Amino acid sequence: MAKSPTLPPMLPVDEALKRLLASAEKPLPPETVALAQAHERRLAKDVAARRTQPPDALSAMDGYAVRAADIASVPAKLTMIGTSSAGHGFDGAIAAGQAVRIFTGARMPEGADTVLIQEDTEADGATITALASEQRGRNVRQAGLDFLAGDVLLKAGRLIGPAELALAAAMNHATLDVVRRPLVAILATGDELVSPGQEPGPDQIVASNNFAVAAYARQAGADVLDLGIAGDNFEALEVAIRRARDARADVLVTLGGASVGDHDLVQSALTREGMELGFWRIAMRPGKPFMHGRIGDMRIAGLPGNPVSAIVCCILFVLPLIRALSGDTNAGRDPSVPAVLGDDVPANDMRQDYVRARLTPDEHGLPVATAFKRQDSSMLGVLAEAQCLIVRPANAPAAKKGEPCRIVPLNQAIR
Ligand SMILES: Nc1nc2c(c(=O)[nH]1)N[C@H]1C(S)=C(S)[C@@H](COP(=O)(O)OP(=O)(O)OC[C@H]3O[C@@H](n4cnc5c(N)ncnc54)[C@H](O)[C@@H]3O)O[C@H]1N2
Ligand code: MOO
Repeated sequence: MAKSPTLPPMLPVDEALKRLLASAEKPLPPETVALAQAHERRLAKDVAARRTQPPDALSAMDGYAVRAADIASVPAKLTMIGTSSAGHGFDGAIAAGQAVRIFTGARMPEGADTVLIQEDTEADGATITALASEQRGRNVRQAGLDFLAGDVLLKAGRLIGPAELALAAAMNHATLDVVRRPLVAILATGDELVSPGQEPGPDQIVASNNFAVAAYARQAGADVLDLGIAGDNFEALEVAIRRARDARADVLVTLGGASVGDHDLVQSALTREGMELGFWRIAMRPGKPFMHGRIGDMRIAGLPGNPVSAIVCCILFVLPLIRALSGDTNAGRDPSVPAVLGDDVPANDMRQDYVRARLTPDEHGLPVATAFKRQDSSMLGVLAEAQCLIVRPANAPAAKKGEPCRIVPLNQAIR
């Protein structure tokens, strides 16, 4: 006879996310890496400039360093007394009626306050004729224009992209303290599963959603430990759970066996291995059987087996968890953005729906989300076609084509 366990009430999605992120209240510890290796990592500490940039007033153009007062009425003849180029400044000072040949990035000589671009001059040996007046300070980058020594330009938690790398280099940092990457162990479960490329026997299918979860986790900045496939028996599950624990995984993601069937042993196996259950069952569709707990420092995300359910739960729960552990101070942000409905939608029940949909621009370029007719949570073909999930809040009333809605974009930058 089927078991009939007392089921816990379904948690609202927001509440579940809040409780999940409470298990990652502090980012993982820092590590020091060479600057180039910090790409796509998050800063563990604020980064202050070790120098002022530019260190001196520099020319922004090729031309002549002059005193603006000397070229107030033109044409004006000036005597060139030297040259200043980037890396080789002119160490003298200019007096009234004098100029210094100067190039972009070169230090301004003492006494000069303005750069006249060479297009506005005529040169004849050591004499130059200024053909245009210039506002005082024109074409000069003052010392500290970009930043001053001690300025904190990159804060803890900041994701290091190309611009941040360049800025850290300019601030003269050869290494950065970044948050350690979370190690995410991924375990597919089910007697019916074989790996891609194998010949499925009778009653078997090919394991798929573990590949999506691994790819998402890597995109979010985690290292992945692939634990393969465990059959629906305690021994296989416990061996895999211990492997994750021995590898000091920060997160163990299990796939399948999360529901109420006789072969859904994942939660029991985790409990036997010491898991403290956080919560189980969410008021969402797909993804109802999502479960969270922890074994010591290892957070557990138990995803449903249905491929679309697993991927939706990965996007909504596993990625924020990875971001929080990686030091993202905004890990729990709402991933949804506004759009309009491309079709009428019916009233919703108590489960928040994530409806696979196509996106097309309306006549103003705004996104219109049109749900696919087939929404079964086993259908990866539809998911791969979908560009977004329409979020239908619990108990939402029916809505008409053209009404506003919220969507979670798919296949976009996720960090
Ligand atoms: N009586 C009830 N039955 C079910 C309920 C319920 O509340 N009462 N919930 C349903 C919901 S909702 C979901 S979602 C599924 C998920 O259940 P499980 O997490 O236990 O998933 P499995 O039964 O292990 O697998 C479901 C489905 O997905 C396939 N699968 C599993 N792992 C993979 C994988 N790695 N790659 C590809 N496909 C996978 C598996 O073969 C099954 O077809 O339960 C409902 N049932
Ligand atoms: O929640 Mo299940 O994830 O509806 O298919």
